[in-house]
Amino acid sequence: MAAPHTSSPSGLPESDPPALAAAKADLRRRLRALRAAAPLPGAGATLVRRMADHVRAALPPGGCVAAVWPLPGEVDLRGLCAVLHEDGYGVLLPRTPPRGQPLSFHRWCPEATMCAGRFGTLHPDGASVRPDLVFVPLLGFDRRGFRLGYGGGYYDRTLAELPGVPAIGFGLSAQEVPAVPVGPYDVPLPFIVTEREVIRV
Ligand SMILES: Nc1nc2c(c(=O)[nH]1)N(C=O)[C@@H](CNc1ccc(C(=O)N[C@@H](CCC(=O)O)C(=O)O)cc1)CN2
Ligand SMILES: Nc1ncnc2c1ncn2[C@@H]1O[C@H](COP(=O)(O)OP(=O)(O)OP(=O)(O)O)[C@@H](O)[C@H]1O
Repeated sequence: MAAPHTSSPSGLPESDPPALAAAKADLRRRLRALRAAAPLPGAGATLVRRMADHVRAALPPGGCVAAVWPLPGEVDLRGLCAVLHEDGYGVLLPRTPPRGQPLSFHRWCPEATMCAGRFGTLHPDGASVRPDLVFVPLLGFDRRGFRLGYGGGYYDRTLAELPGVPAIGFGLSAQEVPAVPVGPYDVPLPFIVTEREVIRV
């Protein structure tokens, strides 16, 4: 892990200050426990339908949409990947690099061979493709558009390299909190889709 006070070329510290990192870790633990305790029947399928509607309204077929292959406990987006592929969209999934680097996105199709990656992730083989729209997984979120993930800082780094590409958070409404603790690299998302609503920030 980088020393807390090491500086990056931008002048910002390379990692969150210890108190902020601890607050995020504590909230992550609570949100994981909450997610495991209260699965909402049908909520995942409703969320996936809303996400597909969002893509159809935002992007013509042929555009490339970055989704994620599910990790245990998460909403399963495999149905979304299949439906978008059938509609003629390019479906991309992230490959997880070593910590500190941005994600790369690779084209998926139903016949794709999935390769095992870091932290139990699976990704398709092949060249990296720039997405036209990125769905961002949320462990927690608030109404200001701030999010909490698994703590790799992967999406913050990835979105920083994709200026102008629409980023849409997705999660279940039960994952909403009053205020996610934020640091200098946390950029709010303009849209968050849940099974209940689309939050426009
Ligand atoms: N489905 C899915 N794919 C994704 C993400 C995600 O949130 N969901 N990612 C979003 O960035 C990236 C993978 N990021 C990850 C970063 C850290 C851990 C991780 O640390 N997992 C272990 C250890 C946690 C710990 O530190 O205690 C774990 O979950 O037990 C997992 C994934 C790319 N792919
Ligand atoms: N663009 C960036 N450049 C340098 N460091 C960053 C950047 N984005 C995030 N970080 C650092 O990475 C660490 C993890 O970030 P954070 O806790 O926000 O992860 P997360 O958003 O929960 O994870 P993920 O994006 O992988 O789902 C923090 O110390 C944060 O300061």
